[in-house]
Order: sequence, then C-alpha cells, then structure tokens
Amino acid sequence: FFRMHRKQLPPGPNQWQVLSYLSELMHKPHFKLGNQLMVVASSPDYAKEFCRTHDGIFSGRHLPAVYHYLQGTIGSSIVLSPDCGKSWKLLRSICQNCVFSSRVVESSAWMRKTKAKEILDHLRGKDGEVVNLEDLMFATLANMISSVLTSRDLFVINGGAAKGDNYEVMMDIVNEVIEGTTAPGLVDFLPILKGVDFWSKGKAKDICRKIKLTWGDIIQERKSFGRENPSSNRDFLDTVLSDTTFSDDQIGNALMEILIGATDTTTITSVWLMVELIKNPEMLSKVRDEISQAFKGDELNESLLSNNCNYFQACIKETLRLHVPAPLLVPHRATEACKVNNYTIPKNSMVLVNAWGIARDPSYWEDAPIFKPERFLESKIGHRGTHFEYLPFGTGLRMCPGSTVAFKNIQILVGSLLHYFDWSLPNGEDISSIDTNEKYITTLKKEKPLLLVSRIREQNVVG
Ligand code: HEM
Repeated sequence: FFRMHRKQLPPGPNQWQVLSYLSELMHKPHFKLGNQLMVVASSPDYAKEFCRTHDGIFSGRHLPAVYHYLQGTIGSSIVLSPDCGKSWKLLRSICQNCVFSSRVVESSAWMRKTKAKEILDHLRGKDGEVVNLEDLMFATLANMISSVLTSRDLFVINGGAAKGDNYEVMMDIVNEVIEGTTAPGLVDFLPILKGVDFWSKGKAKDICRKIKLTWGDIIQERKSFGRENPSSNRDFLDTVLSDTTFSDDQIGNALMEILIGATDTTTITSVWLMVELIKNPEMLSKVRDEISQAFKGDELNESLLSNNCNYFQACIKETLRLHVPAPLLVPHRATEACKVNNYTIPKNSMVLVNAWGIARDPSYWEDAPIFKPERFLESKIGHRGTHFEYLPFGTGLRMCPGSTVAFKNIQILVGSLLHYFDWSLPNGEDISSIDTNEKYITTLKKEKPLLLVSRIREQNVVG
C-alpha cells in the first residue's frame, strides 16, 4: 500500500507524514497509531476549528516518553508543556518580557548586527573555499538566541566553542539533543511498553548530560558572579534565576528548548531562502538591489530591511510556504472530548495540523509547487495566524511567539550573506543542479548539508 501511493507522498516521507497521507487517501480524518488516536487537519477550515474555534480544548501537548525521565522537565517547558497551565503561563510571560517584546527586539538590533558581522569576517578569510554554510548559519542563529537569553554566545564562529570545546563538538551536542527530544519512540504509541522502556531512560540520561554541558557553566557563572554589565537590562537567565521556583535542571531544560525551537527552524528557512535565491538569478538580483538601498552609511539597517525591502520580505514568506519547517506543527492534544463538525474527538487524541499540505493545496495557491515570491506582494496573506491557508507558525494559543524574532534574525543574516558574497557550487557545478531533497524528523530540512563556495563581491567590500 505504501509503495502504491508513494507518488502522492511529500518528499522524505516519515512515519507521521506517511500516516497523515494514508488517512487522507482513506478519506478518514483520523487513524490509530498503536494505542494513540491521531486526527489530521488537512484543510484551512479544519485547522481553524481545532486551533481557533476550539482552541482551549486542543491546546494540550503530548509529552514524549523520554521527557518523563528528564530531571526537572515538569514545569520547565513551553513548547511541550502538556497544557496551558501555571508554569506554561509563567514561562511564556518571562519569554514575552525578555525575548519577544518589541522593546527587546528593537534594543537587540546591535547584537544581531554584531553576530552577522562575525560570520562575514569568518567568510572573508575563506574566499574561494568550500564552506558548510548551513553549520555556520546555525551557529550564528544560535548565538543570536543565546545572546538574548543569557547574554552569552554558544559558538565562536572562527573555530573553538565558547567554553573551550571545539565548534563541531558543540554542534553535535545540540543536534543530538534535537534528535533525542523531538523524534517520538515506540513507547509513545504503545504505553504498554512503559515497564520495559530502558531505551527512553538511557536516552534521557544522555540528554541531561548534554544540556548540562551546554548550559551548566553559563548558569553557574551567573549565579556566582552576576551579570557582566549590571547596568544592562535583565535577560531571561536573570529573570528565571531570580524566581526561586526554578531549579538549575529546569533552567537548563528551558534554555535548551527555546534554543532548539528558535535555531532549528530559522536555520531551515535561511538554508532554503539561500537555495531558492541562488537558483533564481533574476530574483537574486532584485533582492540585492533592494538590500543595497537598505544601508545607513556602511551598515545594513534593520528597519529599512523590514520596511522598505518588500520583495525580500516576500521571498522569506514564500520560503516559509514552500518549505514549512514544522510541516505538522507541534502535535496538539485534546485536553477533553470535543465535537468538531460531525466528529467526536475523544480526550487525549493527538491532533496534527498538516500545514505543509495546506500550504501546497492548489485550491488555495496558484502554481502551488513553484517558488513565486510575487504572490505575497499582491496579497494580504500574512504569517500571524489569521490566514488559515498559511500557517508556518501555527495559530491560536500555542502559536509560535517567535515569528518577529525569526524574521529579524533571518533577514539580517541572509541579507548580509547575499550582499557581501557571491555563492556557487563546489567544483564549478551548475547551480541549477543543486540538491533539493528533504528529510523529515519533526522538522523538514534539506537532506544534505548546504556546501557552497563563497566569493567576496568586490563592489561591496566594506562591512
Ligand atoms: C522560521 C522560524 C520559526 C518557525 C517556522 C516556527 C514555527 C513554530 C511552530 C509551527 C510552532 C508550534 C505551533 C503550534 O503547535 O500550533 C512553534 C512553537 C514555538 N516556537 Fe517557533 N518557529 C520559528 C521560530 C521561533 C523562534 C525564533 C522562537 C524563539 C525566539 C520560537 C519559539 C517558539 C516557542 C517558545 C514555541 C512554543 C509555543 C507554545 O507551545 O506555547 N520559534 N514554532
């Protein structure tokens, strides 16, 4: 059956996607995976029903089995908080004040500029060489987030990580935590296996160690010595440390979760934005013309990038349509039984919103499989969760709170890379042959790393 329908599956099918498509093929909006009832919302109307109309009921999450063994997980999660209870509200409001508010976003513009400059300086020393641009962008975007959270970098872009480990070691640690915490295991669907679930216990132990390796010293240093610059605003770390209800394990866990949620998705979008633009020289040239008008003196100006570069903004939106980083959002949970249209959805059902399928549905999108940024110039469709045919950040109570931060980080990073460098494939390969296969775990990313040759654009050497 899988083989028969393979053609109708999206690229890189995995267990979620195959099953969500099967449910569609069988004209059923639900199916069972082990003991777990799964419901799939594959149209804008159903997405609206689950995430807006019955928002309060479908705003739960299933905590993967591995989390039950992670010390201090309970009460330290936003993304995977099982419901929108007290600890979720507290952490979301701390994040709102310290990460997402327009005051923080505006006051951290200098930081984003500094991080963008670091990757540019690094690349200037690699003129004509092959670079793993994906890893470099990941490190830069991770530093942008860790700077807002803890006023500290996790990666030193020129090799060697902030705490003496080398760059690759830190990258591996973060990537292993991403895989360990996001991919569901068998026991998530067959709770009967709980008693013999040594696998989750072992995995949790390893993740705990890695979270401590990443954040332990940063937390201890702050506890011992306070902030480096006491006159600066309190960051996320200050705020959670001053709230005595959080243990160090919980703080490490919360930091890791936000870092992952923010960095994985923005890296995926930056990678595809680069790929789509370097594949399309005409679009690239339009974007570059706009970016060159967004300078104040020698510096790329963030508000000019946001307000005057409409075509570039449309390219980011179109990238998020064609390459939805979280194709099924983060699975929702019915916190109680609920009637949706003619279906009764039992308590604890898992609800998958097929944002990927909706964003490619020809009933809502003309030339759906084609990268066409112009469509966003002429339309009012936005990413704030009010247009249900376009939900890269979800909608409703559990909607992503980081969309503004995401746009700011992506535009300064990719804008700078395109302005100061020309990009080509290694060994003089034709750019149209660039590999565009995808792989899916819980986020959908480019299958192979983005390896490119960077060349300084002589007309734009200052920066
Ligand atoms: C292109 C970038 C991004 C995309 C596509 C994205 C997408 C998403 C999606 C689909 C969800 C789940 C929505 C749902 O289940 O209904 C989510 C949740 C979340 N995102 Fe993002 N995100 C991005 C960037 C960021 C950034 C930069 C941050 C932080 C600075 C962030 C923080 C969060 C948090 C904390 C949640 C959990 C919300 C909750 O469960 O209450 N995201 N994101």
